[in-house]
Amino acid sequence: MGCTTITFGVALSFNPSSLAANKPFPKRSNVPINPKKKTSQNRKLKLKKAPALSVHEGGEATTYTCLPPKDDFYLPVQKNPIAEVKLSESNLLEHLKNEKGSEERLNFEAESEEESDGSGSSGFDYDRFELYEVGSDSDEESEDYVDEDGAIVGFGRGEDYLSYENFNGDDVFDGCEVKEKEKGLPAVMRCFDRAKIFIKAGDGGNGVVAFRREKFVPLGGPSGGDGGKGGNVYVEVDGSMNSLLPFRKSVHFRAGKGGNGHGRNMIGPRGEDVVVKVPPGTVIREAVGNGGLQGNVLLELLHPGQRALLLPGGRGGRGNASFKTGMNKAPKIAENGEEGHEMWLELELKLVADVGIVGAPNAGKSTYLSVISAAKPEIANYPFTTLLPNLGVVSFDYDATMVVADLPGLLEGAHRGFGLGHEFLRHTERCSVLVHVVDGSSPQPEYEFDAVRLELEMFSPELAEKPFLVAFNKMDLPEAQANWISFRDKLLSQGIEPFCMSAVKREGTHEVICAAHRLVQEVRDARREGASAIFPVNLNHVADMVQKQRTAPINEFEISRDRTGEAWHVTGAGLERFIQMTNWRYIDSDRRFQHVLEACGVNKSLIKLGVKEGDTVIVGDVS
Ligand SMILES: Nc1nc2c(ncn2[C@@H]2O[C@H](COP(=O)(O)OP(=O)(O)OP(=O)(O)O)[C@@H](O)[C@H]2O)c(=O)[nH]1
Ligand SMILES: [Mg+2]
Repeated sequence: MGCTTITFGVALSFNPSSLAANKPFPKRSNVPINPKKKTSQNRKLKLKKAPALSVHEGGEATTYTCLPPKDDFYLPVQKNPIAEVKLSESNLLEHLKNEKGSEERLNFEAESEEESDGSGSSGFDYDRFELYEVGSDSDEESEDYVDEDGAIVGFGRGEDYLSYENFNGDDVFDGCEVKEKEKGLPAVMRCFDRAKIFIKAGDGGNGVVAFRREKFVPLGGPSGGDGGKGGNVYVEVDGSMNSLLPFRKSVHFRAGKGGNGHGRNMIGPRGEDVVVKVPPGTVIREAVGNGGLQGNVLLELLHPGQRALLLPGGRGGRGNASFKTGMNKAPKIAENGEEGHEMWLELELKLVADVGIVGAPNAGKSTYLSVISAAKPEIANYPFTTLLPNLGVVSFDYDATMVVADLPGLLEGAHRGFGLGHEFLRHTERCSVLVHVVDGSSPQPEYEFDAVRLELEMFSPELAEKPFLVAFNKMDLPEAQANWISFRDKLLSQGIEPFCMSAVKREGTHEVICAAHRLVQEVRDARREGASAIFPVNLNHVADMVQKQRTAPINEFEISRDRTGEAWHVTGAGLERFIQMTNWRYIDSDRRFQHVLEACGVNKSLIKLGVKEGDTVIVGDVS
């Protein structure tokens, strides 16, 4: 008895705790949806003398004078610092059986942000200050107060609505990519190991314009605070998950927007982070459309608890206090918050198992798994009982365990789409060892063995080169006993020493799994030597890449002319970001924009290219 060891070529991870099969479906929990509060803000200009806006009668005469932009000023009070979207595990087989009522059985929890009504905490000391409120909770109508010269000196009580887009439970659709070949398969099979999701980092909050007005402090200067940073998007490995099925119902993950800045140099609150939970063994790629192409691998997450920052939130816009210079001591300018980056991702789950059980349909693979582990896979006397891989943990001693995956049956021609195809075989890519179960009672076990080996080779030569054992099953049946000698001789002639066993009678099964364990140990030892190469040190490289794109210099741009020859287009990441963050409501913004065009050489380049007076120049979305 023995086995053939060919090469060890695959890196894998061992994670028994995360892979307990057959857990019951937890009940679906309701997804809290953030109510969007929108209060109409009726900003009529009234040509009347500005009233003294003292909140407390007899308070010290302190006045804030400012011209707030319409969308500024709200005060979200954050209760939870991080909104976690927990996608808990699902029992796939049970789900498959109950496909119709599956919605009820999928568990999906989203502790998304509880939107605050921002009650009361405007941050002003009413004993000392008077003027308009920042983010008041009041529902009073908003008013601008205008002085005798027609200049707006104050902004009445008003509540700006919180336009806060966080994870939205309504954004639900079947996010699985449907390949043509897979269309005949039940949705649960298509979706358990592949998903496509959308992630968006939170936008930064806007900066504001405000001026300090306080008794005995003449010309208090600008005091508009910066906007808060947008929330980040993280991805984290959840050891209790074993499929990507929860992403079938929840596709969009959006981090919270940073709060707007406030007067008295107060910075807006930070946007809420979002954590996308994935099972161990998830590969994350950039989505590249529907051409069947695969995007670049961004991350490979193998171990429970691993966490990577995918998208950093947008920067908060600067308030007018940040624009104060020696030349301009009372700047009337503030920036918009930076928009958060967004992208579509493809997730693929590759099971993290040490041993993969392969073989033809009905060979007894599931029976064998049920004998060597506590797993209870479905067993029946017809082909394709197993539609999705089953996992089981085999324990030898207190410290020696390994994870075994029972895979769906493989038919000759699987690579052409017969049977279930062989899509699921990619789950064996991380297995160190394969156990090939052969139905000894079939008319020609040798032929069945060769056909399955050929399919493995057709799927991936690497897979065919993995160390494997052959287990000739059903030895309790006379047909198998009759076939055994010729089968063994044939394999011995190929240098393979097969095992024989009866899974039903539990005879010979222990020898097979012990031999598999020895092979797994050899692979683990070999891998330990090169362990440092397996785990990448920096998991945040996607965020670093996004950050690098954001900091593209403003003087790197291209100028092109459209076909009619009338319009000039200026494109450049740095310049476009600058325009997006420019708040055109303020007069000083125009001046700054012109100054930047001059300073970064856009004007010079346009003149060089022959721009004439009256020509249209389009920079970003500004014309
Ligand atoms: N007599 C006998 N029957 C067995 C043995 N092992 C499995 N069987 C039977 O073979 C049939 C198929 O067993 P499964 O374990 O479902 O086979 P499978 O390879 O998982 O099949 P698929 O999932 O359909 O690919 C069942 O009726 C089992 O009871 C064995 O050692 N002896
Ligand atoms: Mg089976």
